[in-house]
Amino acid sequence: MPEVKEKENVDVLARTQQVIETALTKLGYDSAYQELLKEPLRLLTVRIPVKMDDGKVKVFTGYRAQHSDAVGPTKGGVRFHPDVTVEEVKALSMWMSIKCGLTNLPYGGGKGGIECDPRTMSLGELERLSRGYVRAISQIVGPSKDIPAPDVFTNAQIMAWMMDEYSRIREFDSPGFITGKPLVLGGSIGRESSTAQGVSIVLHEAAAVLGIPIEGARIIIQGFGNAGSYLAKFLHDAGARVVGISDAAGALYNPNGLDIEYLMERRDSFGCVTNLFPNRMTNEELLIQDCDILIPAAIENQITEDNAYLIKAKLLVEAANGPTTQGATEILTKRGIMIVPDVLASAGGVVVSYFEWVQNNQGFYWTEEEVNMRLKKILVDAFNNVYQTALEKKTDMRLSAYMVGLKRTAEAMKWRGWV
Ligand SMILES: NC(=O)C1=CN([C@@H]2O[C@H](COP(=O)(O)OP(=O)(O)OC[C@H]3O[C@@H](n4cnc5c(N)ncnc54)[C@H](O)[C@@H]3O)[C@@H](O)[C@H]2O)C=CC1
Ligand SMILES: O=C(O)CCC(=O)C(=O)O
Repeated sequence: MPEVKEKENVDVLARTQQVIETALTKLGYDSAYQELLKEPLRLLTVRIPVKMDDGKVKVFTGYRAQHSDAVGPTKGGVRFHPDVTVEEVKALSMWMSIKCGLTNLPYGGGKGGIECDPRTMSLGELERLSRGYVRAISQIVGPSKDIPAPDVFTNAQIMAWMMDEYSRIREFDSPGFITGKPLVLGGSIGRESSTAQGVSIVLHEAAAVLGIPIEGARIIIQGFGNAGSYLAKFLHDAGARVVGISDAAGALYNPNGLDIEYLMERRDSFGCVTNLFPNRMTNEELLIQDCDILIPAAIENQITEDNAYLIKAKLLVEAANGPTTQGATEILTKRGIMIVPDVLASAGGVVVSYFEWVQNNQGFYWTEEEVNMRLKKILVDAFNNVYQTALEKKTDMRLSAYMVGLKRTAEAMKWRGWV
């Protein structure tokens, strides 16, 4: 009988629960910790009626998950995407707990999402949806409860509408309710490019460990939105050769390097630019092209058991949340390809969001140098911690990142007497 290969489980929630369980077991925490951390403490599903421009009412479904508030208020972005699911939002909230633990922020993890396609909505419809979402979740969020931020297809304008709606409900100005705001409304210098800045910092650390010089390194980046486009610019400016980029419409690849400045100028507000080029390839094709460093910066489940053997890069840096499945992680690790996991690589966003919240609470604002210096210190320390733990415990970098990141939450639960 020919061996039938079982299809890999690409369910992001199930695989996150599995790694959490392994990490807690390796750390010596008993099953009560696992029981409490395998699901969010709180999950709200909301239905948001929005009057559309044609006069009809459309009802959208949204979620807010709060994984754990043992350490402090929960924190995490809000995603507007047609494929948002409740399982995805739960997993994203768990990853936020781990990111905050790795970087020693006084937060637990939260995340939100609305099933919608903002690319097909007018600005007025988007504003009404954003305000409706805040009204629907207002009971469980707030500057010392749960602090939202941007994620896929949400931006500073949407944060501004959400902050304004929350301030109206509470009847006082509440800049600390949300981060990723425009600078004039209490945003932090550096938040807009902070996710990419953070990816670049840990990428430099990982490349140094592997002996890959950044000057001339061939880089492929999947996704050309907030995270991907700024990252392309930073790496291009550092002397690397960005040979491939992509977006939801397709991918561009040129072994001699792409004109990043031109692409950044021409991309639209949803991070789409490849539609301007007739000779593009698919995202699947791009991921397996020749390069030294591969950076998924778009959506989940892009590197799976189906393409992990075909990846040519020596280093995989996950700017996106959840781009690599567990099966692919095992294959790549066996092949000697270093993975800098999402919970570490993409933590720059929440770190500068924390800086924004601190500045809002103080009413005193920092310079770009202060933001960058503090961000670099936090992420270099986190990288070294995760890398050393992986060496000591003989684990892959994902498992070691979960171990380092979850310890803080587990200890906080113990001190509070929950377990
Ligand atoms: N914005 C932030 O502060 C943070 C973002 N992230 C993660 O980074 C990733 C990208 O987020 P952003 O850049 O903020 O989003 P964005 O909305 O600015 O850009 C998303 C990019 O992904 C592309 N894309 C969407 N669907 C795609 C598909 N099916 N195939 C290929 N490309 C597709 C879009 O065309 C766009 O280029 C996400 O996984 C997000 O969770 C992580 C930490 C913080
Ligand atoms: O900036 C934040 O608070 C959260 C960013 C986020 O959603 C993420 O890191 O996935």
